[in-house]
Amino acid sequence: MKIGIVGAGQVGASAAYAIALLGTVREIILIDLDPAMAAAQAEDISHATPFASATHVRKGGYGDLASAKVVIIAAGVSQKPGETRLDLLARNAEVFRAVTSEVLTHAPEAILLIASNPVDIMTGVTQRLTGLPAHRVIGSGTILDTARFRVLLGQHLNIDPRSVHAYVLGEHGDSEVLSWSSAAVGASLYADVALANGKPVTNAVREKIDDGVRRAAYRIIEGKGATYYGIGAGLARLVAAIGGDERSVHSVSIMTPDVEGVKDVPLSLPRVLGKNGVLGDVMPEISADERLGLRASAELLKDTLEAVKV
Ligand SMILES: NC(=O)C1=CN([C@@H]2O[C@H](COP(=O)(O)OP(=O)(O)OC[C@H]3O[C@@H](n4cnc5c(N)ncnc54)[C@H](O)[C@@H]3O)[C@@H](O)[C@H]2O)C=CC1
Ligand SMILES: CC(=O)C(=O)O
Repeated sequence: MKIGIVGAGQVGASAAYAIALLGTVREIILIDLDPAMAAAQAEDISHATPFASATHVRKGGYGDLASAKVVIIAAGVSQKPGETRLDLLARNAEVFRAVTSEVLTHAPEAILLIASNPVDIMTGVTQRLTGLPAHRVIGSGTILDTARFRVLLGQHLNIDPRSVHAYVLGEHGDSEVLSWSSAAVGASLYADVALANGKPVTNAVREKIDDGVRRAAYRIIEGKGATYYGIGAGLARLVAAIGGDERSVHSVSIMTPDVEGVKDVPLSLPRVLGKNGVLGDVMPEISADERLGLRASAELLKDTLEAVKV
């Protein structure tokens, strides 16, 4: 399988590195406005492959995307002084208009994986710009927040985070909803296992973990300027799920017809991923408070998307 990555900065390159190490694809094409950057990233990552896989990584142009099954878009535009978030969104939308048109000209069947922030809005904008069916325009959404939640829940009980089944729903951002009520370890409710192990989920535990998830990006960006390893690995996981037609469940963002009464909104719910993209949702039973939080998150995203002119 061939895939493309548009935007070979820290996120795009980390995704390429993780995908190359997993060895789930045959070829990765890196595209960037700065071709020297794309070439350097491809050369560097290709030197890791003899230790792990036969994946071929190279710099390319849009013409090289022919027959690509998945294209990740991680191209980023920075805010200029005095610019509002919505101004930035409008500029990003214009970048995405050009990028998606090029991608679909050369790889009309590709599934688009959006990573650029604000990822839910960029997912909605991409779907609007391309007119593709929602199941083929997939934002990384809360995969990273869900991973952060599982790491901290696992640490609290000293359990492998891969055996913790818990999801962050809604926005990839401040209004996200950590679903404590549906969190599980193996097939048991997390709260029950925690109580039985003498580590109950007290308000203090809940607040600490909530902060650890919700504020992670702010802390990491303050410490090192950007986050990229977590999302890089997450994008590699999504590519493997699509490429392998896995039908595995991931909290990704797509335009969703109805979420708690809010219509046509891009946000994350646990969804089944396979070779055609999103195949369906597996919405957990969540508490009344979590439902209210999800509705508020959906309303915020809906209002923001409606304000973007494309
Ligand atoms: N979804 C998630 O969970 C996460 C998303 N992000 C987002 O990913 C995006 C990228 O972040 P970084 O890689 O750290 O930024 P970066 O600045 O390192 O890389 C962005 C790259 O995009 C390229 N670019 C800009 N306009 C382009 C265009 N029209 N065509 C092709 N390439 C273009 C730039 O030349 C640059 O190399 C940001 O929006 C960031 O907020 C970052 C971390 C997590
Ligand atoms: C930057 C970002 O979106 C994150 O690390 O969650």
